Amino acid sequence: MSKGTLFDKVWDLHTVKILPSGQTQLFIGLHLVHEVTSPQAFAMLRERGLTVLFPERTVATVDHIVPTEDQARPFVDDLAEQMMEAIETNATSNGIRFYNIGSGNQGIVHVIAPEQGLTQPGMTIACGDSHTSTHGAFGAIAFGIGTSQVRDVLASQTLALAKLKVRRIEVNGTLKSGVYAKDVILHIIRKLGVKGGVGYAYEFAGTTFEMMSMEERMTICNMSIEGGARCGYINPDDVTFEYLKGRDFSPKDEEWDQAVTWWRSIRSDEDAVYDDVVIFDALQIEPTVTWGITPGQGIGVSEVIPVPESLADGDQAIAQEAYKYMKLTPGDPIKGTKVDVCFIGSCTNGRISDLREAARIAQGHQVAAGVKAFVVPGSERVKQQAEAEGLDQIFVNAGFEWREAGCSMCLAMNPDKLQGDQVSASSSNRNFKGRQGSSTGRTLLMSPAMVVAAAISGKVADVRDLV
Ligand SMILES: CC(C)[C@H](C(=O)O)[C@@H](O)C(=O)O
Ligand code: SF4
Repeated sequence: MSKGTLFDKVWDLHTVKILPSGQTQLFIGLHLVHEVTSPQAFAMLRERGLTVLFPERTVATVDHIVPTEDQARPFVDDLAEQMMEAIETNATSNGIRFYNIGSGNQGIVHVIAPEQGLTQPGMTIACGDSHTSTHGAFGAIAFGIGTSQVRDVLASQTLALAKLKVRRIEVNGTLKSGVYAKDVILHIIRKLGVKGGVGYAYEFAGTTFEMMSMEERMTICNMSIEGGARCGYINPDDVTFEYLKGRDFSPKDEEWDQAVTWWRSIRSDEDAVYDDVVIFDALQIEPTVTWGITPGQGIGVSEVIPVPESLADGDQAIAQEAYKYMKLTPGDPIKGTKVDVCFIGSCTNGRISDLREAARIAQGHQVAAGVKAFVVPGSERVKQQAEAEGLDQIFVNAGFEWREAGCSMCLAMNPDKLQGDQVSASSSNRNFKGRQGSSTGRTLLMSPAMVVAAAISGKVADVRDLV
């Protein structure tokens, strides 16, 4: 085993060959497929008379276009219905495992693969979806690919890629109460910028991440791509192995022991050399809220919307664009900003621990008059688990709607959309212009706990004042 970072070790182990271009032909251990980026890829495969090389390494589900209320077929939206039909046909005719609605296993692709134990340390994982970086929480090298690359992986199980540099992002210390993994990653992106990670894989290390659960680690790695890094990862440890033990696709019996030994060996070595190292202190991190139109435009909940003079030259133009689009005034506190819609869900924060924490805070409170608040579990399994624990009742009693699993208003490719210039408090990962289904809709990103605080208050509030 070569010395170095986990990234180097996993990359080297999956290298088929170095191509004349200098790129690496990399073997992909697991290919995840969803309905939005796959139809064209399958069509290109058919045009060339090719078949799927490793159907057993390919897993498909539906998430983006899935309605979270009325799921009767055919869907009201023709385009969504066509995407459903395409993936159903493509999966069946190619012998690909497919988790359809109602299977008990359907959900957001980045939620279902970890929960079933498909995602494992030391793997290479690709999916036609930028938030594939999520799976790096397990010590996998996992990244999003474009549609023509989806075709390449279907046909050859390999990709031609340039190797990335590695930046170690260390955060040390215990997070203050009311501060969550979401705040940590929003803080990192605020400090390093949305393009800061271009050309890098992010290795998240330090005691703060070591103390996190796997679900919190997934929240961190999920948003690596929002910081410009193609992938992010955390070295696998006992927390990882504990999470994976007994899951559907996890190794069993003697194979389990062998796997753990191997997983330990791929951790970055103590003396690994990094292209860059950045260090943060957990105590400096506050509950964070975005005020602008990129995930890097975040501030602590007790701060004011930055005035132009306080910003670096390179951040001025996008800040001006953000003030205008968001209809917010520099110098005003973000706390107190009125919200219309509150959304809890997505591959960033739609897992069971997110819903437990949100329900804990919602219990005994009521959603403010005039606010629409809804909870969308990340998968059918998350939904079932939440219902078994009575979380759905807590939400409903507090005035939240309880929905079926999917991406929902994270991207609003389904019927869940903002209207006009409504403001959402959202536990998702992108606040781009028009992201949530209305070309003038405005998104404030925050942790699920902070979304509950906003729902109850009708405006941006500090969750620490509620609990
Ligand atoms: C639809 C898909 C291609 C897209 C992505 O790649 O991330 C979506 O999941 C998103 O979050 O914007
Ligand atoms: S939940 Fe949002 S970020 Fe995640 S895959 Fe779906 S649309 Fe993309």
